[in-house]
Amino acid sequence: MFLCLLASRSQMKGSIDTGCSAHPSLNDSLQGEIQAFLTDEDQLHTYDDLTKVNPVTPTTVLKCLQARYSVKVFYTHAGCTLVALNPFQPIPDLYSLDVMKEYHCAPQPQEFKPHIFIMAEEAYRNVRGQLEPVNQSLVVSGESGAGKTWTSRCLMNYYATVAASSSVLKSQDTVERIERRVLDSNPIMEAFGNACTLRNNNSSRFGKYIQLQLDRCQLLVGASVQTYLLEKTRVACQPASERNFHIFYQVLHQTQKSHVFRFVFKDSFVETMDAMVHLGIDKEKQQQIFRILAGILHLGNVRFSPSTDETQPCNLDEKSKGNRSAELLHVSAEELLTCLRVRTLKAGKQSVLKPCSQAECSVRRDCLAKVIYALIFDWLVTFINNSICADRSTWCNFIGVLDVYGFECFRINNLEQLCINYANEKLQQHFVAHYLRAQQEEYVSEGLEWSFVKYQDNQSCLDLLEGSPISVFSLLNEESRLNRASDARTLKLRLEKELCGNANISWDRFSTVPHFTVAHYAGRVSYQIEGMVEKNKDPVPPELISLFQESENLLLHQIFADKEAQNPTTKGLGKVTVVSKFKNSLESLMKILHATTPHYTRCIKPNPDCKPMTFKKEEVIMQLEACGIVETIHISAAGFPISFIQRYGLIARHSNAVGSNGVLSPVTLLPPHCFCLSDMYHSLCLILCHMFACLSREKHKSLLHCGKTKVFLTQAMLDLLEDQRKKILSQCAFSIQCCWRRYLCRRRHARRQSATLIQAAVRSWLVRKQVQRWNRAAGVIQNTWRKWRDLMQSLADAELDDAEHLKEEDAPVMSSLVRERGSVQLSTIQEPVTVRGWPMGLALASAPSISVSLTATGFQKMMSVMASLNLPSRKGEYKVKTNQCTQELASIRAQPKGSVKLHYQRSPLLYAHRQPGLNNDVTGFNEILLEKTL
Ligand SMILES: Nc1ncnc2c1ncn2[C@@H]1O[C@H](COP(=O)(O)OP(=O)(O)OP(=O)(O)O)[C@@H](O)[C@H]1O
Repeated sequence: MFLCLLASRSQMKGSIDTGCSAHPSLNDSLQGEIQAFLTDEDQLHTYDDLTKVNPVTPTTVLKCLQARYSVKVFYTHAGCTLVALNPFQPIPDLYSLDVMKEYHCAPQPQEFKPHIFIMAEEAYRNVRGQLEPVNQSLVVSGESGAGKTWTSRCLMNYYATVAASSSVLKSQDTVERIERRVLDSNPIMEAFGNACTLRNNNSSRFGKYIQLQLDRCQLLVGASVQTYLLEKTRVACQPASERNFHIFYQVLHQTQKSHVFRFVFKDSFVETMDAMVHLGIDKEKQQQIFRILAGILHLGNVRFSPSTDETQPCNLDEKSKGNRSAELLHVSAEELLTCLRVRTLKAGKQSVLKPCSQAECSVRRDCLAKVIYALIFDWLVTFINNSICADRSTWCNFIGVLDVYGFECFRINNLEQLCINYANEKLQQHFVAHYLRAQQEEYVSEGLEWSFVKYQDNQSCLDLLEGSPISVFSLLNEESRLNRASDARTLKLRLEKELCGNANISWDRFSTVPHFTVAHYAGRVSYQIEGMVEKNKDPVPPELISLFQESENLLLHQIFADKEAQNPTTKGLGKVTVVSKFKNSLESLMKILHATTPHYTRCIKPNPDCKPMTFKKEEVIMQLEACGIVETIHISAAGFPISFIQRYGLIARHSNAVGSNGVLSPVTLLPPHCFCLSDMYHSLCLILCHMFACLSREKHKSLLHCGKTKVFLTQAMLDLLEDQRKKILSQCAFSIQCCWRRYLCRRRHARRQSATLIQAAVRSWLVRKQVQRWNRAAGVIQNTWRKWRDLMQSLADAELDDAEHLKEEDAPVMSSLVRERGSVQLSTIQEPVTVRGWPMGLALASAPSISVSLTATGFQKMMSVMASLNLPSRKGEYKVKTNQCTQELASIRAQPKGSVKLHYQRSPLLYAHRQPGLNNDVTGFNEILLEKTL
């Protein structure tokens, strides 16, 4: 179920009036309403949206716009479109950074004063806001001088500010920020593609579609530019009081040359140069470009005079001798002049040289100038694209800004105007198809009682221009593809014959000049046929292409080589003409527009003289009518296909939120029989209406209509629903925030508990490991100690049994045996021995019979004594002092004859129960305590 906005009653009435102006009584009442509306003049400027004007007529709309213009308000909504009036003077703070931020940060920018930034922001949010992001297009239209280029620049500035990506800034010195580079493409393209015309001092002589590429975070990461049909004829010839492309004047002003060039009659050269530097066009390339431009200017001064001998080429005009064009273009002067004056005809494998007439020479010269300039322009566009275009993998969406030349109608119009007006027809058709027709057809198919608003459908005009099989373009192309000299009269006859049945084309029977008049949506334009076919062929003499492929100017060499590669010489029906190329490029543009969500801005030129703050009603009304603003307002074309249930179903679901108003829950209101989907929708709509208790039943009916599958709402109803929806959404947001905070709190708590648990587990594991290690170590120590003690015991026993015998018979043998087994090293007086951990008694016993000296020292000695006495090692409780021990031992059981002093610091009685060893005579320390002397 979809939602559409319904035009208010008065607007519908207005539409009926426009459609039935013949009805006198209706007309009278409408006039009355118009008068009533206009009497309140002070209020007219307050209408921010022209859909609120009542009644909607060209007069009321015009008056409102005029009132707003007089109080310096230049933007006004007109349903889905934005009307932008050109102030023709800078307005302070209208486009400042603060204003941009204000619109960008506003929760509802639509509630702010109408501005081009609302359009920009809406498109920007649309990309973000969709479930499936949709590319956007901002179509800026209007006639020449209406402010399209200005508006496009504002849009680009806006995106370069709000979507600026600081991450792209890799190094400020080497890599210029992408936003800066995107903006710098403007001065270059304006210098090479804009010119001063009678209608606009800075008129774009080409169309452009700029694609601003956004990454996943909606940041500007690149851009690409597509250009359409540069008006290259301007290089060689400009209409009276108009100028050549700006760049020629910029270069001339800079070089301060006093030459007078025929092609041109002071400008921001520094800005262009800076932009070139920022985009990476180095000094060498710049020099090459400027030399070529100078070469084109000098080429324009080459003039020819007819030769007296027809078989000889034309002569050069006196003033043209010494012309520097060949030198500047880096080609041979002789060859250049030959190519300009002599045509090479191919007859099989033979080449025939044919001198050209004076007129043909001039055409060839102009043709060369045009082709060189057009190729330089194309090269620049490609260079800019290479410099600003992001890698395809880095961007996912784009916002396109379309700025095409406005509708043109001059005294003499030719192929350029035909193409430009054709492009405007195409854009108008896109608008008509997208809003005016689609919207109303939808109302009818939904079964609404809708009085169809008449709008100007330009399909028949487009059929005339581009239709198949017979149309202006098809006949023009046929004529251009025939291998014969073009004849304006022949083409005129063919057009008359083939298209006489079409109401959009006509001929002035009294005119002597071959022409045809087309009734465009914006007005009738008469086109001169003379020269049209030749322009459509756009021939470039192959001799000139070959010559410039040999140019020593590297840039010229490159662009002519590329041209050959792009344009293989196709003949006959396949031949590419200007019209066929333009038609193809427009078709691809239309495909892009159809695949994107469009946003229309209609620029209006308030006066033809570009005077500041001057509002000419006739001028404005023509433009309003031409672009169908009044019809757009009538249809109130803000038809946005959103799901009604999806958008407003939540109001019904969150009945509690509304229940506080004392209104019944929707569930109870829902009739039991509504099983059918459409019935259910119907009921739901009524429920929603009931929720707004302030509305009476009758009022519901006027505010809301239910179609077969769609709901149509008036603005008032929509506002109510939107308000309610906003309230509920903010309540939901609050609940979500609470839940989220609660969740965060719980998660933090759970994490802390888990961390404590893990810490405890790790600590206990570490302690267990440590204890196990200690246990193992204790076991090893115990085992070793036990083994050592047993060994000592067994040694002592063995020594006791054998000591006597050994002493008498083989003491030295025993001594060495003991030494071996017990690691005791004894020595005679002459050879002191060291005792390690050996019972002193045993040590003494194993000493030689003559005096023995224990030479163990310090700690070891003390330990030996303690071990032999079986004393426990208690630090600080006693001190063992072994002073001398020179005696003859008969047995270890014998009382030591030397002296062993134990100085107890605590009571020796503590150790009274201690036995120095088993089966020995020493019964306690008390005995040892007695200092014995020999
Ligand atoms: N919003 C604006 N504020 C101030 N001046 C403006 C504004 N819009 C346009 N202008 C002025 O109007 C002039 C013409 O505008 P602009 O060049 O944008 O017209 P255009 O529609 O692009 O014309 P063309 O189709 O010939 O290129 C600008 O040079 C500028 O001086």
